[in-house]
Amino acid sequence: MAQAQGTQRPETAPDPALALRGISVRFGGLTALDDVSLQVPEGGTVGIIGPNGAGKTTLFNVICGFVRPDAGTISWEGRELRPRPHRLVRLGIARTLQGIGLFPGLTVLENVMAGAGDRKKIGFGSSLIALPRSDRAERELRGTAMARLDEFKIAEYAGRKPDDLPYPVRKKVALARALVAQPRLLLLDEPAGGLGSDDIEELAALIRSLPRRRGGGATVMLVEHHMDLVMEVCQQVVVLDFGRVIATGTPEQIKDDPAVAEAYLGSAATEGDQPRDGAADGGPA
Ligand SMILES: Nc1ncnc2c1ncn2[C@@H]1O[C@H](COP(=O)(O)OP(=O)(O)OP(=O)(O)O)[C@@H](O)[C@H]1O
Repeated sequence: MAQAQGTQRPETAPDPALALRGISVRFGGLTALDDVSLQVPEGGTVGIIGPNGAGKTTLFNVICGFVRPDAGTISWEGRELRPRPHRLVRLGIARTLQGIGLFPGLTVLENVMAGAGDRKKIGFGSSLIALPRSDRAERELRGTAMARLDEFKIAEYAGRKPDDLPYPVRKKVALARALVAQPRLLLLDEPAGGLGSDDIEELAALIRSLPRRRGGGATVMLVEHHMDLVMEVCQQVVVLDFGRVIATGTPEQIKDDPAVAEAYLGSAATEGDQPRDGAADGGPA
């Protein structure tokens, strides 16, 4: 195979941005992930679906370093990834949480600024010593955070505390926070949970735009029970059941896979959101 010089890539399939190989996680006697391997191409949007308890959130926790796998390796942008939660921003990785997870004591703007982690000092501590450089960094970050709020049409809430706000607005704040540091990998954990159809449409448009964002696109992993959203925005879908990958394919392939139908989708799945055990979708925590 001819390999181009310099920074050019070969013309064969590009290396995946993220690759998980043989990931297993056990919590005591329970196997939450069992030899899970998957790949996420750069600029792609990959859905992770499966019934309640299938291991989806655990998978995100492994990628973010909140859970150490008992076996397996992760590579990110061609290097082995040994994730630590406090280093995620520097690694270009961000995540939204199922239960929103905003800081109740901070304003909306401060919550979004906090998404920059330690990449830029956000001033709560640094302002005490009032170094000009930290002032500048904070002003810059404040501007970036306001731009995200503007983009999501929630700038009017910048000075409010999140607990006072409608649920869809809080969801947008959480997304703005995840995007403030311009991540190259964005993990979305049930972003549509608790949203109505108009908000989900808006969310779908946003997710579709993520790989092409100005200033740097993001590769996306989406955990979601709303099948319509997954089928609309993902190029690849990975199906977990009892911690194992039972299918991987395009949305069309997944829809027609009998193993998936048996494990999770069932006849009701195309209508939206019916996990195997009948539990309601993950709405507001
Ligand atoms: N910290 C933990 N300690 C013990 N068991 C855990 C822990 N975290 C998850 N589990 C268990 O691991 C399994 C996978 O859970 P996980 O939350 O990853 O599933 P999920 O697919 O995200 O489910 P849901 O769709 O309900 O969010 C479940 O049986 C869960 O009870």
